[in-house]
Amino acid sequence: MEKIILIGDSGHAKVIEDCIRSQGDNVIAKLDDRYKEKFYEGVIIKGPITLLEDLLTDEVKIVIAIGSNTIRKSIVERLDISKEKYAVIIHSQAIVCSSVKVGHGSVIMPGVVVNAGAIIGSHAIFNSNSVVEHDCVVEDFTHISPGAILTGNVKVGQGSHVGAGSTIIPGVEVGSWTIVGAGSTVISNIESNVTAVGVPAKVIKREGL
Ligand SMILES: CC(=O)SCCNC(=O)CCNC(=O)[C@H](O)C(C)(C)COP(=O)(O)OP(=O)(O)OC[C@H]1O[C@@H](n2cnc3c(N)ncnc32)[C@H](O)[C@@H]1OP(=O)(O)O
Repeated sequence: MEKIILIGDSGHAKVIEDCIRSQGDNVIAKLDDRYKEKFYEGVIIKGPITLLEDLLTDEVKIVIAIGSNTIRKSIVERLDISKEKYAVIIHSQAIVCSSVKVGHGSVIMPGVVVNAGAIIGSHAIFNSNSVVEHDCVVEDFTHISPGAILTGNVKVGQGSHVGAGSTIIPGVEVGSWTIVGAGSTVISNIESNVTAVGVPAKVIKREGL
């Protein structure tokens, strides 16, 4: 049984805690800078992120349980901890093909399917019931929202957010730090640092995440 510290204590952290329990592991602390001092909620330690210095023993691992891709990245940079200290979380009711590589710190939620040959980066979120088909590449700090479908050979670049219920057709590439709006259908490549929405998806903003 692994002991895990979550950085972040929001709704997203609650879902990750449930994924961790489903793996038979335990959350021992939830650290968040909105807390000014250490306290206990049941057996779970809560407090500011600086508590990590005392809590990070050899047998403990961490997950950044924060939905914002940019904030997740900035916390990983701020903590500057070796990548092996980040746990990989896969809900017991997710289906992840045995050939799939999942990067450290990534979280795969209930109902997700990740198919053969997919490559999953670090600190990525695969939200409930999303589908990542064969040979997709999903880079670090991405968020594939609930019900989104990446069909075969899709690439999603670092930091991009694919909105709930959207679909990306085979072979299409989404750049880095781009947002695909909820319910969109992406039928051609989308550049980096933009927001694209609609069916078919069109760029509506150029600053991205
Ligand atoms: C467990 C969880 O909850 S995980 C969270 C998952 N979250 C999501 O899936 C949210 C995805 N976010 C969205 O879809 C958002 O609407 C965004 C990011 C695409 C756009 O948000 P904003 O930048 O605030 O854009 P804004 O709301 O100002 O809309 C700009 C225009 O785009 C349109 N638009 C916004 N989102 C969409 C969309 N998903 N599909 C179609 N059109 C859209 C708006 O109607 C508006 O059009 P108008 O200029 O003609 O009035």
